[in-house]
Amino acid sequence: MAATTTHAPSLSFLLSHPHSAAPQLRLRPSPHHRLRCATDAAAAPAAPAKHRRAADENIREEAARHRAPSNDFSAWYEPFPPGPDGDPHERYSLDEIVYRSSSGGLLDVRHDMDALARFPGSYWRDLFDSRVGRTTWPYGSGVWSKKEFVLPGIDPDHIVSLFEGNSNLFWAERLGRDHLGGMKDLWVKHCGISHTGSFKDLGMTVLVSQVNRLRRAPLSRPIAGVGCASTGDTSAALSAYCAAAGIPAIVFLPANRISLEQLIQPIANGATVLSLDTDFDGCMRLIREVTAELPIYLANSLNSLRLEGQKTAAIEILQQFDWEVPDWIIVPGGNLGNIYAFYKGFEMCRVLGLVDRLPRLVCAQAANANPLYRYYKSGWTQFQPQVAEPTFASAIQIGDPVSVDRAVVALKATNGIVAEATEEELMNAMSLADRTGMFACPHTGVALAALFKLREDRTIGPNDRTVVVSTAHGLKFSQSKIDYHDKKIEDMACKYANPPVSVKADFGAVMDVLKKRLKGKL
Ligand SMILES: Cc1ncc(COP(=O)(O)O)c(C=O)c1O
Ligand SMILES: N[C@@H](CCOP(=O)(O)O)C(=O)O
Repeated sequence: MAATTTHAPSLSFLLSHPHSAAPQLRLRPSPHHRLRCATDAAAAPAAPAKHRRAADENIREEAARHRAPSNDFSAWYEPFPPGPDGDPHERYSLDEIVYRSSSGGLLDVRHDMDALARFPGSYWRDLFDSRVGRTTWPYGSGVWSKKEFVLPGIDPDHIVSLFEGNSNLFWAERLGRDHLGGMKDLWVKHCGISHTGSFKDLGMTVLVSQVNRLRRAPLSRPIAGVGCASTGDTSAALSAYCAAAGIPAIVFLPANRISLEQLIQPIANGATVLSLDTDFDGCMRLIREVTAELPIYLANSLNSLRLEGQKTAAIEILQQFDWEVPDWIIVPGGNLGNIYAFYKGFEMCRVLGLVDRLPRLVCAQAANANPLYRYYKSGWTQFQPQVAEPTFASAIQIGDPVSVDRAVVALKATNGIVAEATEEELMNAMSLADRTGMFACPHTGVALAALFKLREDRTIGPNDRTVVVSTAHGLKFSQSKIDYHDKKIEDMACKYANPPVSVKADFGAVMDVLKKRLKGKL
């Protein structure tokens, strides 16, 4: 693939955007420009118009009928991290199939921040707020409600969306109050309460939409299918979105290392499922080789398109807090794309004046798969990939994370922290959260265990507004909970186990058990 080399001094990386220091100096858009954008946005920032669709029209057709002239916003790939200012930039259209820079490094999707900055932060806040909870195609999706910040150039008709995003921000009142030293402002962003049960839906809608665009006229690229290596969640999301679009999906899974619930998802969605006798890192190496050889598009987060969708979870959190910035965001990390996606979402909002600061990020890893934690502890001097050990947080059993460099940028820019959790700590944290009304997955347990530690050493204060990112639905990991509550885990006390009580079906026997259980409360 030939690289397009351009000089793009005004298209600098969003970190160094010229407007970032002085949002008050931004130009207000002309009324004409505003009208064009609001129309393209399908819903005006003020009161969205109420109307009925014609009976023979679906929402996609309705969106096509309302299509506005194309806007000025654009995005492309550039190497990550960007070179020093003034250096010639390598740059690729999003319509090219390219995952690595010419030097073999990562790529990143860059937006024309100058074009976006022609509108004040208040414009974007109002526009995004006006789209929440509606069924307008495609803006009813939590991802596509931020289309201008995600894939501005894609035709809505090419979008493959299952109305993902808009996930619950849960106030963890009892967990914070009773178990975390009276925390008042503890929240859990339930990214796992979603179509396929994990945050991967947010990125996959973007990636599969772009593939759909590439495959259809006029581009008509001969892409035979979309493939990924997975610890279970990426493959589930890929399979669902491909099935919705009628595109073949191919998934490489490490045999016996993912949950049954995760395994059945791509099978049910009709994907080609290869169960391989290796770990995730081995599957990742293979899918990269295969996608270099066959016309199969790579869907892992090495492909930076995914992160454009995932970053909307950060924007959504800001939106849910009425555009007030929380103090802390805690994210479990594996392949490390998501921690960068969160940073990117927050940073884009800061640079464009939607908010005025960044939260501090915490990346939480399982002690059995902790290459980033070790790197952090070395003062960022030495990154050492490892062979990750099995962990109940099986989706983050990753020893050679593809996005380690992205994670370092995110953490350094936010005065971030990396924490780790042992198996016992993560299972206890998950189970205690469950006792307060959640049904967390073990990965969320890793993030919660990090929170416990950071509260204990007072890094996080009782009044700090803190958001723990729940990355998957607990129902996808029921076996780990069964083992915990059965107290079947070797060398683990399973402190919060709550096994069922077997009782004879007899009134007296039942009463005896209840009296014992409710002693002092009856
Ligand atoms: C449930 C779950 N949580 C957390 C992660 C970590 O995300 P990332 O790989 O982007 O660090 C993954 C995947 O790796 C996951 O599937
Ligand atoms: N947890 C992931 C691991 C790989 O994910 P990716 O986001 O880097 O593609 C999974 O579910 O497969």
